[in-house]
Amino acid sequence: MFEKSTWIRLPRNVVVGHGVIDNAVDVIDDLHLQGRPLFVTSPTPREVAADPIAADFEAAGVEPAVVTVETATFDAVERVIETAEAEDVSYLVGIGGGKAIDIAKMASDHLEMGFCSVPTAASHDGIVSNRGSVPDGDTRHSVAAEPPLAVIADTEVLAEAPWELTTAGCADIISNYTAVMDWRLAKRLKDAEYSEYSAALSEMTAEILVDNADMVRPGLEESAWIVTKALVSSGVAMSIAGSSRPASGAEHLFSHQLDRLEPGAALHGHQVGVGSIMAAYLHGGERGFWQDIRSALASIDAPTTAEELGIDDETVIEALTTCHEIRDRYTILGDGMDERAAREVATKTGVIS
Ligand SMILES: NC(=O)C1=CN([C@@H]2O[C@H](COP(=O)(O)OP(=O)(O)OC[C@H]3O[C@@H](n4cnc5c(N)ncnc54)[C@H](O)[C@@H]3O)[C@@H](O)[C@H]2O)C=CC1
Ligand SMILES: O=C(CO)COP(=O)(O)O
Ligand SMILES: [Zn+2]
Repeated sequence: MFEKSTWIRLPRNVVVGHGVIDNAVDVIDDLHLQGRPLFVTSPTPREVAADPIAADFEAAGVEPAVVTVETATFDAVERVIETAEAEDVSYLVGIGGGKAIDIAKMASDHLEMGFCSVPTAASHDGIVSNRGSVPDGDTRHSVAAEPPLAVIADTEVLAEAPWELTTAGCADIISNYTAVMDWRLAKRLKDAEYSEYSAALSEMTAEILVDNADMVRPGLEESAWIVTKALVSSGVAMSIAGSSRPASGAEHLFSHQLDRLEPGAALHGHQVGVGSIMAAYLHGGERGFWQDIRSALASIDAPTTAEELGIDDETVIEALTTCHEIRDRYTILGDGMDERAAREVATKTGVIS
C-alpha cells in the first residue's frame, strides 16, 4: 500500500525588486491579514525599512507596534511575544537581517500568528524558509518554524546594505553544493529521508549563482537581484524537503560550532563558505572540487581562510573535531575527525597556515 504524504509550506507572496517596500501595505493586504502588525527589527534596518513601512501603514490608518531586538536569544523572542500580547497585534513582520527575521518567525510560531519577512540584507537563505534559528542552550542550528506568508525583498535596500552581508548570502548558497553531497551520502549510508527535487533545486541554485558570479559586484542592484533570487530558491528547497538538509551539511555544523566557540566572530554565510571548502576537500580529495568552491567564494569577495574570518587556527581545529556531535545529522564528518586529519584538511585547503 502507498502511504507516503508530504506537506510543503511555502510563502504565498514573494515580491522582489526595486522599491517594493513601498508596496508593503498592498502585499500584506493581499493576504487578508486584519488588525495591527508588530514589526520586529534592529537599529539600522529600522531606519532603512521599518520606519518608512510604518509611515505607509499609518497613512493607511493602521498604527504598527515596533520592537527593536539586538541579538538572537530566547529572551528576545520572549520580549517579542510579550509585546505582541500587550499591544494586541494580529500578525508579525520581521524586518532586518537573519536574526530579526528568525526572532519574528519563532515568536509568530509560538503565538500562532501570521508572519511576513522583509529582509534588509541578502545575507542568508532563512528569508523564505520554514526554519527558525535562535540559540537554545548549546544548540545553534535551525528548527521547524512558521514560513513567512509574504516576503518583500527590496533590491534597492539590499544593494545599499554593507557588501559583506551580500557576500555572506552568496557563500550560504555556494555551500549548498556540499550540503547536497552530504545529504546524498546520508541517504546511501543511513537511509536518511531524501528528496531528489529539493536536492536538484538546491544544487541548481548554487550553480546559477556561480555562473553569474561576475555580475555580483558591490553597489550593483542587479547583484542584489541575483543573490536574492538564489536565497528564495534555496529557502523553497528547504520547504520542499521539510528540513534544512538541502542547504545545511558539514559546513553548517562547522559554522554552528564556531558560533558556540567564538560567538559573533564572523557572519553565518562566511563561516559556512569556509566550512564548505573543507567539506568539499573531504568529499573530493585532491581532484579540484574544493578549489572550485574556494575560487567561487574568492570571486565574490567572501572569506576563504580562518584569518579572513577573524578566527584563530586552533579554534578551526576544535570546531572541525567536535562539530559532528552537535546534531543528529550524518555528513562527510562521519563519527568525527581526529585532530591530525583536521589539521591536514585545514592546512591543505589553505584555511589555516
Ligand atoms: N532560519 C533559517 O533558515 C536560517 C537562519 N540563519 C540565521 O541567520 C542569522 C544570520 O543572519 P545575518 O543576516 O547574517 O546576521 P544578522 O541578522 O546578525 O545581521 C548582521 C548585521 O547586519 C545588520 N543589517 C541588516 N540589514 C542591514 C542594512 N540594510 N544596512 C546595515 N546593516 C544591516 C543587522 O542589523 C546586523 O547588525 C544566523 O543566526 C543564522 O543562524 C541563516 C540561514 C538560514
Ligand atoms: O543556515 C541554514 C541553511 O542555510 C539552516 O541550516 P541549519 O538547520 O543548519 O541551521
Ligand atoms: Zn546557512
